Amino acid sequence: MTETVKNNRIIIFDTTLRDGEQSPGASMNLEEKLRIATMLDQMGVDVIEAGFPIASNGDFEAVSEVAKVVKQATVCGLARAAEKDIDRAWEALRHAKRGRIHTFISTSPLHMKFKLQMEPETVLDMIAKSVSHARNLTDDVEWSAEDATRTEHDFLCRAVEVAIKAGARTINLPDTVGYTVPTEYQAMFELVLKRVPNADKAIFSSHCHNDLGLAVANSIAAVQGGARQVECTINGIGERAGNAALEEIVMALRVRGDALPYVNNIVTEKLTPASHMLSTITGLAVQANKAIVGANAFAHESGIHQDGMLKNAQTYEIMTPESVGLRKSSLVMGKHSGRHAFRDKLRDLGYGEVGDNALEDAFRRFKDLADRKKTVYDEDIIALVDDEVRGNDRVKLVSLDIHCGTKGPQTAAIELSIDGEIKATTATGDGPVDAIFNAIRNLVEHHAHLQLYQVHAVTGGTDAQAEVTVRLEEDGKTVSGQGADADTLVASARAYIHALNKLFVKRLKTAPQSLSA
Ligand SMILES: CC(=O)SCCNC(=O)CCNC(=O)[C@H](O)C(C)(C)COP(=O)(O)OP(=O)(O)OC[C@H]1O[C@@H](n2cnc3c(N)ncnc32)[C@H](O)[C@@H]1OP(=O)(O)O
Ligand SMILES: CC(C)C(=O)C(=O)O
Repeated sequence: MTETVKNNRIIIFDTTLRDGEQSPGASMNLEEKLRIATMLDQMGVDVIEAGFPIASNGDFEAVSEVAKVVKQATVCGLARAAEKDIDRAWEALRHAKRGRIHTFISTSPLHMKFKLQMEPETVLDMIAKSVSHARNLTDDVEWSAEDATRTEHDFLCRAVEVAIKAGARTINLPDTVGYTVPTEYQAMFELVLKRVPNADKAIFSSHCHNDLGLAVANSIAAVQGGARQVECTINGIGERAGNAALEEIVMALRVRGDALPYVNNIVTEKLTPASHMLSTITGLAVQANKAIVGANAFAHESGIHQDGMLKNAQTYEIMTPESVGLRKSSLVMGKHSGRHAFRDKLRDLGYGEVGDNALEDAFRRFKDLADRKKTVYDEDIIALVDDEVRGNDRVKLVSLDIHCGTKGPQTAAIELSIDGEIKATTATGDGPVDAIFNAIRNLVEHHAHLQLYQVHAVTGGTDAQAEVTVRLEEDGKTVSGQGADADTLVASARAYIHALNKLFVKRLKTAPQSLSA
């Protein structure tokens, strides 16, 4: 570490409202920007880059209004190396408690030649003029060498020297196109900090894009190379593949404080609410497996992991969900789950201690369901367990095979266990449900009338479980049964059988009898 780095405090510079807003589709209106700015301020961000005031009247107004509402953070406005940009930025920042002008110009040969169409000496001259002009307005001036990572080192050092001499207090060396790699970026900071006279008069800053998925790793490497400001955005939104994600940098520094001994001011418990607020406002969804704030970041599906989590959460979590503002981890019930998690889920759902046999049967059916259904919701498990733990049913469904469709006849081949004996039959009907009920009637003697047949989807989606209700009436006795399954026809059979079992309980109270037809 060079001598120019005096402490280990990292300034968190958030550019969600400026570079983040440059994401296609991320435009925010004034009221939305104010909500984000207030949230960033409360979260402990040190600098909020609120916009590019010369870009439009709307951007100017947004920076100006953000400057009025922000209480703690420095509010920053971006400007090209042009007096009119800088004046406009400063005008927008007039009401800020602390305002910063951020001016930039490209320093790479490619950008200077083709984009700016300027000689390097002209660029150096523009750096001196723009930074001096900004310094005449405020002490807090940041200068950025756009495309620093593709800039020749000698020229970069000369440009940084000119910017510091002109009064820049913060020197930002962006990886504008997400091109660098961690070791190279770290070395670049070390070199510039070592070679540039008066480098210790400025705070060095990183600004990384994610074109190669390295933005966070590069930002951390910059810190290791001596940067003490990190520019980033919530959810990593930003131009093209985005910027370095604030929540990832902050949590890496917090969780790995042993390897990365740096501190910052962020209230990490606000990270998840901030992420949700931003994605709701912009409509840019956060990918489920995104670190820290993705829907799956604290979700565990596989049985071995769930078992470990139930025994000690540290087995599979390196930070607590509470530390990032999430209420708790979730054990997602799916085809990879095991019995420990299933039993725990049943307790959570209020079933208390389910007997081993009932648990085993319900678990087997849950696994079958999970094989067929993308997501198994709590409601699915409730429907399934209610179906299973009903007690000592005399009639049980063993198998069901249906033939249906346009060609007919609709036929049901069914196998039932009746008082422990397996019986099978085939029946036709007006539609598959009628065929099933006729088949059941063939095997189980009863003369109940069907009063109600009702189906509803337990959850959304075409793979949702169906919950069927059947009401039967026999000799003035009315019973209703429920059945649940991802297959509506199986659910229908279960519901009918459930109602019959209830009917037999009622019948038995008057005259015990055999059930088989
Ligand atoms: C890496 C970054 O993220 S930089 C920030 C990028 N963000 C944005 O561009 C969003 C806001 N931008 C805008 O609204 C517009 O581009 C404006 C208002 C800034 C400029 O609009 P226009 O005047 O129509 O120019 P346009 O955008 O077409 O071209 C940019 C001009 O600025 C010049 N320029 C680019 N960067 C700089 C700079 N840092 N300093 C000085 N001039 C610059 C270009 O060379 C070009 O000049 P030219 O017109 O002489 O060829
Ligand atoms: C203006 C600078 C900081 C920038 O956004 C970049 O280089 O990506």
